[in-house]
Amino acid sequence: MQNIPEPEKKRDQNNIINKPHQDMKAGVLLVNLGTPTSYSASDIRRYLAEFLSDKRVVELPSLLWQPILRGVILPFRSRKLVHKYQQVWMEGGSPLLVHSLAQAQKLADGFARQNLSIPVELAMRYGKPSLAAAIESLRQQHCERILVVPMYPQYAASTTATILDKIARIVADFRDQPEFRFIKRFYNEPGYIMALLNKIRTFWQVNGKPQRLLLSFHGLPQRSVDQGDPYYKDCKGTVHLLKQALADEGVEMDFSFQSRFGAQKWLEPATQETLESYPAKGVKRVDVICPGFVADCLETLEEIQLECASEFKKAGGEQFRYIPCLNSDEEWVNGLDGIVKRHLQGWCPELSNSIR
Ligand SMILES: C=CC1=C(C)c2cc3[nH]c(cc4nc(cc5[nH]c(cc1n2)c(C)c5CCC(=O)O)C(CCC(=O)O)=C4C)c(C)c3C=C
Ligand SMILES: [Fe+2]
Ligand SMILES: [Fe+2]
Repeated sequence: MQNIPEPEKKRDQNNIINKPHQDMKAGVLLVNLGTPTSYSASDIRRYLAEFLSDKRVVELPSLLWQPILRGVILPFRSRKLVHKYQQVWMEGGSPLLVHSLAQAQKLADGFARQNLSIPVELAMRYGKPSLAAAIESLRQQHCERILVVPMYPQYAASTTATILDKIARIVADFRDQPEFRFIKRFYNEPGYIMALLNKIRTFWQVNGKPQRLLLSFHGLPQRSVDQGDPYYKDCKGTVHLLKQALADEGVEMDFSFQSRFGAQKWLEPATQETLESYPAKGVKRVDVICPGFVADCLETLEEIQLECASEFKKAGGEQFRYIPCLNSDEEWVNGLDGIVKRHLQGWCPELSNSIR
């Protein structure tokens, strides 16, 4: 056997240990809910059929739910949603898709500026761009490691967990599977909270303060929480941090849950009822922000900015202002960059010097 000097032997051993680690390239997969490809009734129907057939979303036995879904919900709701989507549709498509694509692009641009060779892909849990296509694209870019980032700050089984379920089904067919990491939640991450604070404070600096700030989150059936879903606790965590940080602004804050769906009891208080109760209590100027959505979508632009604004005014409200989602704001993309890079630790050797 050749006589190798001790320091060189050590270096060789390190190389052997580090090599597989360095060879395995990492990629980032941002995932949001999904949205119709156009506001035609047939595209909305296709999207809703996939979304509302997910057993994580509607937890009823298929034999009971599918006839109701196919016979009643899809025909009526698809038609009802045409005008709603049409009102908020953007040049590049559905707002959820447009803003999510911009987030992915800006995150990737930031990595490129930092000389980090980390591909970023966007996928939707339902519809397009599909999870299967995005994972395939990362594999084509030689990523053997994939960090999955559900774009939901607060964990819920019906949003976050269903992404993991679907990915597991996709890679069940692969012989050579990538290595995965998943971000469970980021409801209390400084990068997220600071971006929200910046958004609210800047809005008030430009437009003045309201009498009340309402934080409206997407709702969930009460039963899901009773059965152990941590969503409500996560939402309260975000509320607590925002209230604490904004305490010296002198604006009272409430939180509520929007988008009730179906007959069962959902989390309370409901956003619409909360808003309608304000004028009688003397609260006539209100700002609403939706911290559970990082990208504007039908639920924020139509349900809150249009519908709730109109209901509030009908109930005697005078001024209703909607503060937009974080979308691709620079501060948020920087926050996301920090969250993502922290979760990539140990996967990309070039990252050790660039954590924000
Ligand atoms: C049982 C039904 C639903 C549950 C549970 C649910 C949870 C949930 N959803 C989001 C985020 C979004 N939901 C969006 C639209 C939407 N959600 C439901 C139903 C449930 N959501 C429906 C039927 C729809 C379609 C619109 C409607 O009919 O009102 C969207 C917007 C999509 C878009 O195209 O813009 C988002 C985003 C979260 C975060 C969540 C649980 C925490
Ligand atoms: Fe929803
Ligand atoms: Fe809704």
